[in-house]
Amino acid sequence: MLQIRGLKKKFHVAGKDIPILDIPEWNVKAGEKIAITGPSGSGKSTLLHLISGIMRLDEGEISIGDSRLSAMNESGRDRFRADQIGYILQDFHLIPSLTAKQNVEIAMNRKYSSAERRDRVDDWFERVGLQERKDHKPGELSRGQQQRVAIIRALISEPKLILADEPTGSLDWETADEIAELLLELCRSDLHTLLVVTHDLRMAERFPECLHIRQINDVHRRTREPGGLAI
Ligand SMILES: Nc1ncnc2c1ncn2[C@@H]1O[C@H](COP(=O)(O)OP(=O)(O)OP(=O)(O)O)[C@@H](O)[C@H]1O
Repeated sequence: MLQIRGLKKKFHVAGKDIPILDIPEWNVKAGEKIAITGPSGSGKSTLLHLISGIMRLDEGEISIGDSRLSAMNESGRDRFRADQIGYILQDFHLIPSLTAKQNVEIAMNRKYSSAERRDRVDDWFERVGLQERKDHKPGELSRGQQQRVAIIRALISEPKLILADEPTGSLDWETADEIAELLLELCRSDLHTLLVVTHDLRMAERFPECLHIRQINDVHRRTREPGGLAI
């Protein structure tokens, strides 16, 4: 589902090139759930930005399904992301003037008829336990509820690839546990491939696989063994 070959990314800061990522090869099969961990500044968010096409790589190739993201221009990558990728961020990025339902509706794929849209929205708010909160604005919701809305927004059009950047980073640990469980439950089908950047080792431990970025040329995939991921 996701193939990365010879990926290199550097940033140009104060007249100097600073290499951030160097990943010779990384393959993710359809349906895999992988936590991406590593120290602050190791390039975890940059990797998600590259996979989502928000950022362009310097060298190498990224393919998602049959599409070569690295060969697309910016507007092609934007369209691809809107159609094929669900993106969940730490700070929800909900529009404050819209209700929870409207925040979801504006992000929905246009392939759905208006009746399908209504049914899907109702169904998803019920699945995440927010049926009574659909008409509330983000400011009237708790942070955990706002993240549930952001999760619906990312998943409602059924993207095959779901990326989440610190989805529990701004939540208390109890709410973080609930959100981690919800996300894995909603994505449990083999149709969903889920990559989650997290500092939260409790969250990482829930995943069968982990990509640990220790530093630019020290990137390893780990499989969970009895006793944890041994990060
Ligand atoms: N647009 C940019 N311009 C210059 N440097 C950048 C830019 N974006 C990120 N960086 C630098 O690239 C490095 C990797 O950043 P990134 O946000 O990917 O790390 P991270 O592993 O996600 O960190 P954290 O866990 O703290 O969120 C950092 O040193 C950061 O300062």
